Amino acid sequence: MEEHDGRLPKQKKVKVVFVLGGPGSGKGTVCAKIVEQFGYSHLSSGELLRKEIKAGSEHGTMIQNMMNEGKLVPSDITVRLIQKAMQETDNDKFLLDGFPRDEENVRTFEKLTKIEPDFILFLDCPEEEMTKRLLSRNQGREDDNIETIKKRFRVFQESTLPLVNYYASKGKVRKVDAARPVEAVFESVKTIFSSANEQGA
Ligand SMILES: Nc1ncnc2c1ncn2[C@@H]1O[C@H](COP(=O)(O)OP(=O)(O)OP(=O)(O)O)[C@@H](O)[C@H]1O
Ligand SMILES: Nc1ccn([C@@H]2O[C@H](COP(=O)(O)O)[C@@H](O)[C@H]2O)c(=O)n1
Ligand SMILES: [Mg+2]
Repeated sequence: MEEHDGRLPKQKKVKVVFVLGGPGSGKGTVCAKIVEQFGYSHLSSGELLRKEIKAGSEHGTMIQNMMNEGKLVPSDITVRLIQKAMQETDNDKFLLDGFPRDEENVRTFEKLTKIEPDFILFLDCPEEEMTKRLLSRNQGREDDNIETIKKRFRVFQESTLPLVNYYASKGKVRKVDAARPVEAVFESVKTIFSSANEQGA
């Protein structure tokens, strides 16, 4: 068994925060602000997968089909994209936005990177509010339609929330009420990251 030493293959010691929350809870919005204020690099797994589709890569069509159904892409593909992006980024602090989504994501990430997250930022938001946000997002995402949104909510409830509960039982979850205006959400997030900085996390 390999040692679990929190290093990528290039021997870079890194800090990772998983940013979780339902579809439309504001993960991308809040990550952009954390980047500005705390110097993390933001890697959205959904965004990395969408880039694969646009690039017409080997797995592009399969990824597109899974996304349009609100289903999860095989972990091996997602984790390798994240790992590559981390290795290409000259930073030692990463926000993994929308990752992990299920147990298989976690197992694959641990196996390939040997990294444990410092903590999990969890954006808690009711479905009604998330639906409203997604339907008015206007970013041209094919999965922002009501049928797919309902499927994405189901995957979140069945596969991602149990993970959040698991990490909570280990004292690793920092939960924020994400149903408030962006500025109020970010005030809470700032407190969490400032405290993590002080503790050297
Ligand atoms: N606190 C907030 N109050 C109101 N609107 C918000 C808030 N946070 C984000 N939004 C808006 O809601 C929409 C969804 O936000 P965002 O893209 O950040 O969510 P997400 O969690 O990354 O979604 P997904 O899981 O689909 O990628 C965007 O149009 C964004 O501007
Ligand atoms: N770990 C992940 C993350 C995302 N996906 C797929 O991408 C879709 C969009 O994700 P967003 O975070 O941008 O909302 C998601 O519905 C999945 O189809 C994934 O498979 N695995
Ligand atoms: Mg997003």
